[in-house]
Amino acid sequence: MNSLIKAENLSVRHGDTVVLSGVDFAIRKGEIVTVVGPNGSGKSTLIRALIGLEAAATGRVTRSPGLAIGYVPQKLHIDAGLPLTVRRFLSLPRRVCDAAAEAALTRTGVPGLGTRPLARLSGGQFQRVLLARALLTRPDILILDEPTQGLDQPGTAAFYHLIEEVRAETGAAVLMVSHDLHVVMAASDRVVCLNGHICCEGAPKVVSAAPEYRALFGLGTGGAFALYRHMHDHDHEADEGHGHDPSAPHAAHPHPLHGPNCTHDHV
Ligand SMILES: Nc1ncnc2c1ncn2[C@@H]1O[C@H](COP(=O)(O)OP(=O)(O)OP(=O)(O)O)[C@@H](O)[C@H]1O
Repeated sequence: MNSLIKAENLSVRHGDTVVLSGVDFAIRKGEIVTVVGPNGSGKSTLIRALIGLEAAATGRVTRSPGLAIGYVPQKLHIDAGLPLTVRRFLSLPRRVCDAAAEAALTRTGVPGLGTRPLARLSGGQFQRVLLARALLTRPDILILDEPTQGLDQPGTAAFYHLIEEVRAETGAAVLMVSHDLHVVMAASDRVVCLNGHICCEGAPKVVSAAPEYRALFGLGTGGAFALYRHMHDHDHEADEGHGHDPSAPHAAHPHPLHGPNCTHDHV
């Protein structure tokens, strides 16, 4: 199977309500795919169904055998009284060594946060810690449901750059849900526009021009999109390992989190 995850004619119900119907979707190694759509259009439901957290009412979802998924959910409520440090959280559910934990925090822009209580982080710090934890699973695919919530604008842009770097370095696929339309268009290989079913899908340029997309989102982000698209149109061959060809070999790039020597393990 070439796809890491594939949905065929997928429908999902919540009670009597059909939330998703007739969805055909596939993601392959190294692709960055973003799902966009209005509130309540079924984006999180699709993500959860692809992971296996929601049952299909009809159709089916297939995941490649042994697939490692790094999942950052849309919501994760942490009890304010929970005595859990960032460092311990990074070792859930699978224990990681101190060096790998710190490397992951550094990679996601929050070095040195290990001793902080998880419940006391800012929204942006928390999102970065969630990403660090997802990266520590050495995922074949990162699945991020609105990962930039709580991040300011520079933080959001930096986050998407980081995602692209991770993809280039590890070859992991990335499936995201996002409302940051203009940045999404720059950062994705493919965009899926959802509204209970797939309205349109394809390369960002194609989707942004599609009447179905424009009917949902209008042209309000057109100017910003044009700017980001321009910035993204340059040749990445010159960019030291940030090429966008998902089929390109990644072996020359060590996994960013495999480097540290795990000799001091305190958890
Ligand atoms: N556990 C649930 N039980 C019943 N209905 C649900 C449940 N989860 C979601 N829904 C409903 O399913 C629909 C799709 O929800 P979903 O969270 O997938 O939308 P979304 O596109 O991710 O929205 P948002 O952009 O607001 O996060 C909504 O109408 C929502 O109210």
